[in-house]
Amino acid sequence: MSEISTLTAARYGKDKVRVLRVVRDGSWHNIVEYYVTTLLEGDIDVSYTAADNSVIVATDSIKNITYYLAKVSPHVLNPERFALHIGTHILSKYSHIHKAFVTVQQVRWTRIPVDGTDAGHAHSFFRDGDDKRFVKVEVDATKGKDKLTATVTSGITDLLILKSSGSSFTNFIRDGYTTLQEVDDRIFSTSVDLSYTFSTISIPSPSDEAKLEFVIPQGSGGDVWDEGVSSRARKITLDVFAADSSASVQATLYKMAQQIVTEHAGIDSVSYSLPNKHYIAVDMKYIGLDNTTPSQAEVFMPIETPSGLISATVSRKK
Ligand SMILES: O=c1[nH]c(=O)c2[nH]c(=O)[nH]c2[nH]1
Repeated sequence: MSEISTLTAARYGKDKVRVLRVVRDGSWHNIVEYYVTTLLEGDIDVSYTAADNSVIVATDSIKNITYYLAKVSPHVLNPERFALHIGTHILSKYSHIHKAFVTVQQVRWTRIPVDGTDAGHAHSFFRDGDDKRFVKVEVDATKGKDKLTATVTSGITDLLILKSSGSSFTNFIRDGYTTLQEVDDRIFSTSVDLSYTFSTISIPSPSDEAKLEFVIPQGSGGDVWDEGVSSRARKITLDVFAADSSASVQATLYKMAQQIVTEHAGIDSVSYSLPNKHYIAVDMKYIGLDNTTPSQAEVFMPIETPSGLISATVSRKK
């Protein structure tokens, strides 16, 4: 059998390690809750082809490394830096592992507002949205353990939005397949998937035993991985969506992406994937009511499937 087939790709690791970390500053607490996925590539072929487990860092150990770094990493509150720390830690510890792919998905915990203060409660939080922040890093040691490079893609998923006016859709191709009416006012709803990619960075290998000394060079793009970028990208998405007189999902998407690239010098490209979640005005002629003339349409049927699916990437010109 080995003459006709060969192993051409192999990657393994632990998926969806859930962790909540509390960082205490006296009575003032910060929390993060993550789902962490860590997948590895390297000289691991024999584990598949020769049943040789001696090259396997057990996925259970990968889970334990995740919890260890959640406890000791100074980077734990920032998902980009935490993901990079996991990747660099594993690559510097295991000489036969050459690439680490780490995904950190962060669910929302926001401080409960307290009357009379701006900062909110010291240790009480609420879930103020189902959208998640995510980070995907690929740490690459194929050029040597002292020459690590990393690509970082961050973004938002599952941000559900709807506007009940300020959206039209006209002037599209009309032919024998067309049943859709042109409309100058309609509901526009979508669940935003947004990702943005930073310029590739190089990372000096950590030198201390616990691998905590982990420096991202200034000006490498790392300086833009603060809360600011993520919350600004979310705010731009919401603001453009609300304010735009939308000619189509495509046209609104483009404006959102352009604004993120324009505002953030460290971001190379921005991608959106936007399902067009359709709401159909219920025909109420059966009871003598007009609910289909656009200005009279008030009762709508949400349609789960099918939906349009509009995606695009907007990149900085080189
Ligand atoms: O904004 C839209 N873009 C489309 O491509 C499309 N197609 C469609 O049927 N409705 C819409 N709406």
